[in-house]
Amino acid sequence: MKQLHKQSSMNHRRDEETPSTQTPPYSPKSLKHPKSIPRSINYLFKEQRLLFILIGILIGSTFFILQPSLSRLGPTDARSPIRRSFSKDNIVSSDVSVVSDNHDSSASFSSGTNRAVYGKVGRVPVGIGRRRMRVVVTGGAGFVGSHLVDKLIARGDEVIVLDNFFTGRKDNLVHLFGNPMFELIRHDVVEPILLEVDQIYHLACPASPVHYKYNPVKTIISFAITNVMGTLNMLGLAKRVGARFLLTSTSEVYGDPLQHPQKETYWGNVNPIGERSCYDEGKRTAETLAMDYHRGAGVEVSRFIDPSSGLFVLLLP
Ligand SMILES: O=C(O)[C@H]1O[C@H](OP(=O)(O)OP(=O)(O)OC[C@H]2O[C@@H](n3ccc(=O)[nH]c3=O)[C@H](O)[C@@H]2O)[C@H](O)[C@@H](O)[C@@H]1O
Repeated sequence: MKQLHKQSSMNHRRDEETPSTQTPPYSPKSLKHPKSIPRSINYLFKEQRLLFILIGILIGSTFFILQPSLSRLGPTDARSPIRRSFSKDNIVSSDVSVVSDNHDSSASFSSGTNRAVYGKVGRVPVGIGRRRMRVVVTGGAGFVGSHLVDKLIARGDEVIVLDNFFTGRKDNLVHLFGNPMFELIRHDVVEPILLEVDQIYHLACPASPVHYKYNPVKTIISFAITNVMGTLNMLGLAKRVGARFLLTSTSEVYGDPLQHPQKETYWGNVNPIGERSCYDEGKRTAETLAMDYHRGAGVEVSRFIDPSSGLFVLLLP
């Protein structure tokens, strides 16, 4: 027993004294040692590893070159005019065609000079296709809204329409009933709603105030409530879920403009007490709210106009 103990203590000391000639066990720290660089190069050259890596790169790039059709970005329908989802950089090149205020000419979210060429799509590497968006369109049963919904569905997005059918009609959307990418909710935007979405197109508005002459007070109240509460609710939702927000405004926010076309810096020539003021003021309030959310919540705003139709305010979170 004593003998054993002696031997083990001797061994212990020998371990301490004689420097080990064996390679130390693997430790991540050893990588930092300068000797590890030639060692890793050795590793690379051993067993033709480098050759295999190069062959792998060659196969990969050949696949990318030979499969351009797979790397196309865009909707399945090549005729679709929408090239991309709206983003800060490509908002002018995206071409969401909508029909204008006066319902007879086609307008788009793009500027005239940057209209997208139908069928032209961008290219991205294979496997990095455009992510399907979940989109809310308020007032989607209306004239402009229903056309927008069609385009979004054609783009491959999942669309939820919120509409209280104040002026909108189910007939405008009936062709989409049964489409799994489409959902219609009877909802008044003056009431809050929580939905997990990527984009919000806020179109709900009593757009044609035909009754304002007969009951102006009721009309302005309805305009004020929808434009204030409705826009506030939708902006709040955009902020909460980090969605991009688009507000359809109108060139009428300039009143009876003295400048044509109106520049971004122009503030308009507004009559706040005119017969149709309820409409203009409602939209002006909605724009004010959008800008307040921009200043207060740090969302980016793009403001662009197609003179033949409405004025669109885009908010990017
Ligand atoms: O160019 C414009 O100035 C207008 O264009 C479109 O309006 P539009 O499609 O022409 O009008 P409607 O066909 O009446 O569509 C409005 C939709 O909003 C809905 N709505 C209206 C009011 C309301 O409180 N809630 C609501 O969901 C209506 O039911 C309807 O479906 C936009 O929807 C308006 O926001 C925009 O102000």
